[in-house]
Amino acid sequence: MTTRIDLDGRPIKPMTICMIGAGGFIGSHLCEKLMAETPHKVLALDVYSDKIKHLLEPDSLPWVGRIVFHRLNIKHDSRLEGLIKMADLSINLAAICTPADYNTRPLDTIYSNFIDALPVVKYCSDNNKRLIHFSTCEVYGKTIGSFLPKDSPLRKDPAYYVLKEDTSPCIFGSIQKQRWSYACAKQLIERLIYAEGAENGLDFTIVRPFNWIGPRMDFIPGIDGPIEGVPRVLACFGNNLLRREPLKLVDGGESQRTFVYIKDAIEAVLLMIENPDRANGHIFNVGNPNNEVTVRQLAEMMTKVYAKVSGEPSLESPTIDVSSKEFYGEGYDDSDKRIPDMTIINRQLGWNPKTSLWDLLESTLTYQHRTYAEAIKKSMVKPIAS
Ligand SMILES: NC(=O)c1ccc[n+]([C@@H]2O[C@H](COP(=O)([O-])OP(=O)(O)OC[C@H]3O[C@@H](n4cnc5c(N)ncnc54)[C@H](O)[C@@H]3O)[C@@H](O)[C@H]2O)c1
Ligand SMILES: O=c1ccn([C@@H]2O[C@H](COP(=O)(O)OP(=O)(O)O[C@H]3OC[C@@H](O)[C@H](O)[C@H]3O)[C@@H](O)[C@H]2O)c(=O)[nH]1
Repeated sequence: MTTRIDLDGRPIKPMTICMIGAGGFIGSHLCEKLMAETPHKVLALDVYSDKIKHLLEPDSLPWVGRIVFHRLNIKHDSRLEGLIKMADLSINLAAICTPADYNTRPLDTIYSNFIDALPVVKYCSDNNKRLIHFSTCEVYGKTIGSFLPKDSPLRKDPAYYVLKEDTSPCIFGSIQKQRWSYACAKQLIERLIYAEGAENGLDFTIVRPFNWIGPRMDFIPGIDGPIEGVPRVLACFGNNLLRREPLKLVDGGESQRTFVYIKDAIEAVLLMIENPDRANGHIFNVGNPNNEVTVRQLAEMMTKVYAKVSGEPSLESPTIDVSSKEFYGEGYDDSDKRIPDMTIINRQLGWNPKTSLWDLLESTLTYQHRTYAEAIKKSMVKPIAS
C-alpha cells in the first residue's frame, strides 16, 4: 500500500482505532473502508458482529490481524477503558437510534445515548485520546420556519430552514412528546463533549449524520430482525416492497428529508480520521442537500426503482396512509425538514456528496432484493395443513 497523504500533504501514520458500535450499519461500512483502503488497525467493539462477519472471516483475508472483534456491551464491561487506552482514536457509534424506540422505550433511549456514552468521553479525556462522537441531525429538531403561518412567504427563505452547526437553535417538542428523548440525550452528550474540550482540552469531533442510507441498514422484520420490529424508513419501505404490501405513509408522508449515500458519507468520516488538525474541535453536518424529498416522494421513487431492479410490476395502490399514533404510538412527533448547511465541512475537509437519490436507491434496493427476496418468499409460503 502506498503511503497515504493528508489534505495538507503530510504522510499519514498508521493508527489504531477503537470503534464502538462497529457492528452496526455505519460501523460496518467504516470498517470495510478502513480495511480495504488504509493501513489502520481497528478494535471493533459491539454486542453483534453479523454485519462485519465478512471482514473477520476467513483467516485468509488480506487484512487479517488488522481488525479484531471484541464482543462487549459498553454498559457494563471493565475492558472498555483498556481498549480506549490501546487506541490512538476512539469512534463512538453505539446508540439506540430507531425512532420507533424513542417514544416507546424512552428510558433505554436516554440511557443509551447519554449515560452509556459518558464513560467513553471520560476515558478519552482522562487518557488524552482523541474522540469522534456520532451525534445526529435530530439535535436541530424542528425548523424555525415550521412555526410560521402555513402561507408565510418566509417559509421559502433558507434562513428559516437551513440547519447550521454554529448558529441554528435546537427546537424540540414538549416533554410529553417523547420522540425528543433521543435528540435531547444526544444534545446533552454533545454539550458535555464540547465542555470537556473547552475545560480539559479533549480533542473531539462531533458528527451529525443527515439520514445516511444504503445496504445493511437496520433489518427486515421477520427475516433478520423481529417480525414486530419497526426499523428506519429505508428498511420499512424495503420490507413492504419485498412483501408486495403498500408502503405506509405516516401522517400523509409530508415530512421532508435529505438522504445521503452511506459510501459518500464514509468518505467524510475517513477525512476526519486522517486530518485531525482540520477536524478537531468541530461539529460537522454530513448530508446531501441536493437529495431532498418528502417521504411520499421517497415512497414513489422506491416503488419505481424496485420495479426496475426486481422486474416485478408495482401494486395498483402502492401507498397507504396511517396516523403516527397508529404507527409509532403515543408521544411521536417529527422533524419537518432537514437541509444541512455544508459550509463548515466544505471549508475544513473539502468534502462533497456525489450520489443522486435515484442512483443510491438503485444500488440499495438491488442489494435488498438479492439479499432478502428468496428468504421472504420462503417465509410467506404457508405450511399445508395435514
Ligand atoms: N444512520 C443514520 O442515518 C444516522 C443518522 C443520525 C445519527 N446516527 C448515529 O450514528 C450512530 C450509528 O448509527 P447506525 O445507523 O450505524 O446504527 P446501528 O443501530 O446500525 O448501529 C449501532 C451499533 O451500536 C451497537 N450498540 C448499541 N448499544 C451498544 C452497547 N451498549 N454496547 C455495545 N454496542 C452497542 C449496536 O449493536 C449496533 O451495532 C448512532 O450513534 C446514531 O445515533 C445515524
Ligand atoms: O414506514 C414508515 C417509516 C417511516 N416513515 C416516516 O419517514 C420519515 C423518516 O423516518 P426514519 O425512520 O428514517 O427516521 P427519521 O428520519 O425521522 O429519524 C432518523 O434521523 C436521524 C437519526 O438520528 C436516526 O437514524 C433517526 O432518528 C419520518 O417522517 C417517518 O414518520 C413513514 O412514513 N413510513
